[in-house]
Amino acid sequence: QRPRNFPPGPRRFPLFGNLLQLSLANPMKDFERLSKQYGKVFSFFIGSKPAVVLTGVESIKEALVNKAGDFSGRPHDLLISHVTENKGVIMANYGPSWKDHRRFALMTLRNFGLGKQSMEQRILGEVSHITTCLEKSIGKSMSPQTLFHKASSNIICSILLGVRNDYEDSFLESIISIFIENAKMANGPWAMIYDTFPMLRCLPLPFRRAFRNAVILKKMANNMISEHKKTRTPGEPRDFIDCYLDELEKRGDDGSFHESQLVMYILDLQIAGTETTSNTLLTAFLYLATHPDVQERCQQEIDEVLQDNNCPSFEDRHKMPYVQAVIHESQRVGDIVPLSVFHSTVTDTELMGYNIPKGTLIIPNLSSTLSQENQWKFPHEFNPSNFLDDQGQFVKPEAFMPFSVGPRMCLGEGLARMELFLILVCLLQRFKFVWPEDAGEPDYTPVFGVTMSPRPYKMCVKLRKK
Ligand code: HEM
Repeated sequence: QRPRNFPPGPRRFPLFGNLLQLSLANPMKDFERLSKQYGKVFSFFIGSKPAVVLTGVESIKEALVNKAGDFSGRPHDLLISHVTENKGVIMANYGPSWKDHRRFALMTLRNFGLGKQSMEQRILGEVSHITTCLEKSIGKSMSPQTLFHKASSNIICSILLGVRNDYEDSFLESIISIFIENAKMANGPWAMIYDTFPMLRCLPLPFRRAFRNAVILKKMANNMISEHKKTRTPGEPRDFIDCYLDELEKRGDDGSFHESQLVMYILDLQIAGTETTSNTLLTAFLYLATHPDVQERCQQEIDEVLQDNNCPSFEDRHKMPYVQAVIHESQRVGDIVPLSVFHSTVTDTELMGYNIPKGTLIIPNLSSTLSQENQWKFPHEFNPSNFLDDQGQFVKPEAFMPFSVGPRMCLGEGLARMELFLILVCLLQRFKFVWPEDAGEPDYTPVFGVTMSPRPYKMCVKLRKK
């Protein structure tokens, strides 16, 4: 039985809930079908657990912004909550410890915006490595996938841990493959099975890999923390870990800051900051290589603003409305985090006339807003005009919410924006990217996961300028 006045949805079957009515590999089409049948706010069951899916701008804003206090919790009984132990920040309960940690991260990331080791400098430093790597591929076709993953990982690592790894480093490769595996597993078929059948959880099924991966990552983070403790000078932080250790000393043992929190915090930021940005870049370059007119217009704007081949700064974005539109359009069609991170209700509440009890799993379908028909000029095609007004100025429609909305919205939006802009501008300034003649028709359908990724592809690299 659904609770009284609960959002409608398909009939629930014993034991399985609605599991057999959904595609476990990619439920997005099913969610679209169910929202057409039952409305913008509908429910389904994962085993005996009710879940509510929010579709479209109106219901997502109503829950995550207007009723943020009720809808900003995180679920406790899912694979991802168990793997992260609800520590760190992404899966942390909506309470004082989460608030303290979130504020600390935002402040620390903002402080890195200043000084000579600023975020901008760190990103531009990494761009020079990407450029060197691409120069080796001039005249050839190459797969940008691992390159962008490694670059994004290095940027976040340099902020968190003060280190970067060579692109040839096998350690970097293995860490990234763990991130990818856990991100794909977190809302894939095995996670659904784990979440639906608690009695299967102790069996040696593939979802155990997510826990084994977490152990490897935690060991790595612990080693980094020990290393920092040996080499740090209190009060003179070099990176995020040093900042946290300073804060820990200042607060003592009685606060919410703790070394075990730091371990998961490092992993949270690394995982959240790697695949998201790199998959957005992959989407952008897939469309740029297959839309030469769009690429040329970006290059024209970049050349006009950065005369004499100067290095861009993040401030230059205000003078590049078309490039901004292309980046945002890539985020829109890339739909990188389609179902956000799941929320849960922290109290009995009400949404659009329905009752929703405390502890209900809430799935904000961000994907639905990014192609919502009454919100976009061209909802179903790649077209930068979606972000340009009649005067060619950059505008951001309300339905653009790839970072989600409300108090739990992405904490790394500022960093991601800076990375996307600086990397894209520097690469388009120097190189031309061409879809290889023998590559056939491009396949734009992404691979589903917590983060969506474009299918692996190759592009030809040509030099524009010395
Ligand atoms: C294009 C890149 C990115 C996209 C599309 C993206 C998207 C998202 C989304 C949809 C959420 C869930 C928000 C919610 O629960 O309502 C989220 C949360 C989060 N993101 Fe990002 N993200 C990106 C880059 C980053 C980066 C670079 C970092 C690292 C600094 C980061 C750190 C986080 C954290 C820590 C959270 C959890 C926030 C909380 O629970 O309070 N993200 N992100």
